[in-house]
Amino acid sequence: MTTPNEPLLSVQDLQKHFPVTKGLLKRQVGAVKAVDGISFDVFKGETLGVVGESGCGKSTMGRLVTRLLEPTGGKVVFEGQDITHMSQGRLRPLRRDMQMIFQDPFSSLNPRHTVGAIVGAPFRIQGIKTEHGTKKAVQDILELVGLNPEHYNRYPHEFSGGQRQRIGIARTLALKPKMIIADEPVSALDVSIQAQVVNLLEDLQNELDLTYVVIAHDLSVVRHISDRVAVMYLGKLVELADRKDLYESPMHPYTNALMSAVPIPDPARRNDRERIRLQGDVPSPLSPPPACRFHTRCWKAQAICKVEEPPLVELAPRHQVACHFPENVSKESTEAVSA
Ligand SMILES: Nc1ncnc2c1ncn2[C@@H]1O[C@H](COP(=O)(O)OP(=O)(O)OP(=O)(O)O)[C@@H](O)[C@H]1O
Repeated sequence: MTTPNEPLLSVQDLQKHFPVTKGLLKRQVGAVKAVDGISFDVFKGETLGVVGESGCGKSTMGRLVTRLLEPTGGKVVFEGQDITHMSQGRLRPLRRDMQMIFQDPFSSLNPRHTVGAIVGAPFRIQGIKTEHGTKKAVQDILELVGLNPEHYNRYPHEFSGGQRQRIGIARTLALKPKMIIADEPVSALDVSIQAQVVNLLEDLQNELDLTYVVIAHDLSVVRHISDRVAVMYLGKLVELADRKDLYESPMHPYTNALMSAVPIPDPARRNDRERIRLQGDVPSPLSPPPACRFHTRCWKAQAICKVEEPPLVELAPRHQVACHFPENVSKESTEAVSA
């Protein structure tokens, strides 16, 4: 059990290096450093958004935290228990508490199973008996996520994309989890439906006291739903702050570039922000740049950025940044940081 100030989830120096092999003997010739030493905490009842360009390691991080992937290094602590190397048997009861929602609701639902069977599966797998029977329990959950309980016997193809994502969400709720890791939960949906599913996630959070980690490349979705936001670049965490601070006063040049591409809704303020266009592609995680991984694309990079990796440090209250020359901080504190 956690006390109020203890994190529900604590990720410490987490790493995942996928081996790259060659030839018949599968000799290892390298490794994709998908996640390369990231640390963060998630507190009860909050939503942590995780953003970054495609390939920066967001999904791998989600899969490591839920132990769908084995980490190469580091630690995952959930409710005070180190689950990094816990056996599958011991993990089983904990799996109820930490569930994952995936991007594509269709491919993650078995087309040959009815909605009742899909949403009720966790009860059977975990061997749980419900008070009024599984059918009633499943119908209650369907109602909770805004689906018609009468549709218990229907198949996934009979539902729209938004409804299918609701089925995916219903399935994760069956075991009353404490934490949900949602990997791009709305990116496969029509824009008109996205807001409904985001609102549903928010309603469920309030009703069921859930804690979320929401992984998304859409910065508007993350801005809407998150309390705090973590920014990843090439397997590293470069900035972590309260939502408002991150969107209004980003300190890492990479975050600043990401934010400059987010449309400002107020037409009067539309010209307030200059769009920063990053040069070049994201380097390969097979051979990431040394020291600061962003230096090859950073307009502020100086000699130190090529030889020394900047640590993630707290430069303002609840605002951590990994950069030798952070933006929006006074000159004095920059000098202090880079000294
Ligand atoms: N099983 C795997 N084997 C080898 N490399 C992998 C594997 N899974 C992911 N990767 C690589 O790890 C890196 C990070 O991938 P990941 O899917 O975590 O990124 P992402 O930020 O979630 O991207 P996207 O938004 O496109 O899903 C990528 O270079 C990817 O190709």
